[in-house]
Amino acid sequence: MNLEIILLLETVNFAAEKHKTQRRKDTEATPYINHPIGVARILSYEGGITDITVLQAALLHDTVEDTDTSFLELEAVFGATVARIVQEVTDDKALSKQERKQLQVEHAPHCSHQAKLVKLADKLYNLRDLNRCTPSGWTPQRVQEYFTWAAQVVKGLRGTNTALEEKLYQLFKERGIET
Ligand SMILES: Nc1nc2c(ncn2[C@@H]2O[C@H](COP(=O)(O)OP(=O)(O)O)[C@@H](OP(=O)(O)OP(=O)(O)O)[C@H]2O)c(=O)[nH]1
Ligand SMILES: [Mn+2]
Repeated sequence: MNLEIILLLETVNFAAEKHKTQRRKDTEATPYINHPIGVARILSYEGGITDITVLQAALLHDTVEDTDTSFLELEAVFGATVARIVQEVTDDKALSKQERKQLQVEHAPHCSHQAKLVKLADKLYNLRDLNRCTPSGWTPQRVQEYFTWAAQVVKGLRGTNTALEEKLYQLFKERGIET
């Protein structure tokens, strides 16, 4: 069998184990793992991405931020490139939420091409999810603020993947956000 298929299944299994107790914030409490799988699928099916390290990083992108996983563990199991991409898309939870959001806007243009791809797909998934259903406790204003902030981040990712960017800009347009 193709070694890349085996590697991808190892990766999705690792992510599923790590996120196994977590749920999304939607009213149906969707299993959290739906999100990293969906981000990897956006890259593959909609973005045309075949770079296995990018697809692996997408599957693992929230493991360090949201579970007990460390970068050293990712490096030992999946190698330095995958661990580095995940590191680039991981927020420092020691900082305030406001600082984290600001740093995403500032850092986006300086990320590697691979990390920019994961960031585009992460934002596209989350914005579609917000259109699908409002997370528990979120006001319409908070939803709109997330779109406005995401547009700032996505602006810094310009020139990374035409298909994904076009879909993102369409969502911003529908919200009346100038880009
Ligand atoms: N739209 C949506 N988002 C949900 C849901 N459940 C969990 N999330 C996660 O919440 C994050 C966005 O919510 P915020 O309030 O902005 O961020 P916070 O997690 O730092 O509090 C995203 O994290 P992230 O993937 O790390 O991305 P980022 O926005 O922090 O870059 C997203 O994956 C849901 O049902 N709908
Ligand atoms: Mn995410």
